[in-house]
Amino acid sequence: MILSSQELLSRMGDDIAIDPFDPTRLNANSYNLALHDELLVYEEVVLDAASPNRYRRIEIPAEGLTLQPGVLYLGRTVEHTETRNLVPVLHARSSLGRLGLFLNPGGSLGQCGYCGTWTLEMHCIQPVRIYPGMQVCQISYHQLLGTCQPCESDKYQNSTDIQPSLMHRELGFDDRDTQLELQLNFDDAIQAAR
Ligand SMILES: O=c1ccn([C@H]2C[C@H](O)[C@@H](COP(=O)(O)OP(=O)(O)OP(=O)(O)O)O2)c(=O)[nH]1
Repeated sequence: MILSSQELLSRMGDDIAIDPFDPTRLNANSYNLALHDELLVYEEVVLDAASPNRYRRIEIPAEGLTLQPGVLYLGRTVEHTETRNLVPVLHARSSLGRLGLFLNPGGSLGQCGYCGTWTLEMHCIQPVRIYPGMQVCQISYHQLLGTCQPCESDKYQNSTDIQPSLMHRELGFDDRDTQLELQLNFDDAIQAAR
């Protein structure tokens, strides 16, 4: 069963936290979440599931950014959510699909107890312009049969930034000392270090 917006509202501050929250973004049985103004793009010819992949960070300016087909973009929600005793599920808004822009195709099942911002996976069919703060997806809440057990793996728990894949940890790669993000302003970084 999916919570109605009325039920969602009544559980705010208890089983559900959405921050920031704007009641005008409530739908009949979901709440619209917005796109933060940064994206990550991998900088690899071949992505390797067994090791961390390099990436660079790009900003979505207020005047918009044109996404290109054939590129995987990772973004994140503006909102930080916390969910207890319910299963949060994220779905793209159909208005995006109608522009040939696909976000978390098939929807994303969250774990009961997930706290954090949500990493969003996006790709497009033809060039499409996007804007920071766009309401791109909706979160809905499913009732759970039985009790919620803490998840054994919590790779993505408490995310506050866009989180690239950590699949390599399952495959035995220890990335604790690996620095992968490419500095866009390399000169600025050198100046700051002086
Ligand atoms: O597109 C998504 C899907 C999920 N999540 C969050 C919510 C979810 O609770 C958590 C973990 O997701 P999932 O269980 O699908 O990831 P996993 O690869 O199985 O990792 P883990 O083994 O840590 O569960 O990440 C996102 O931010 N974006």
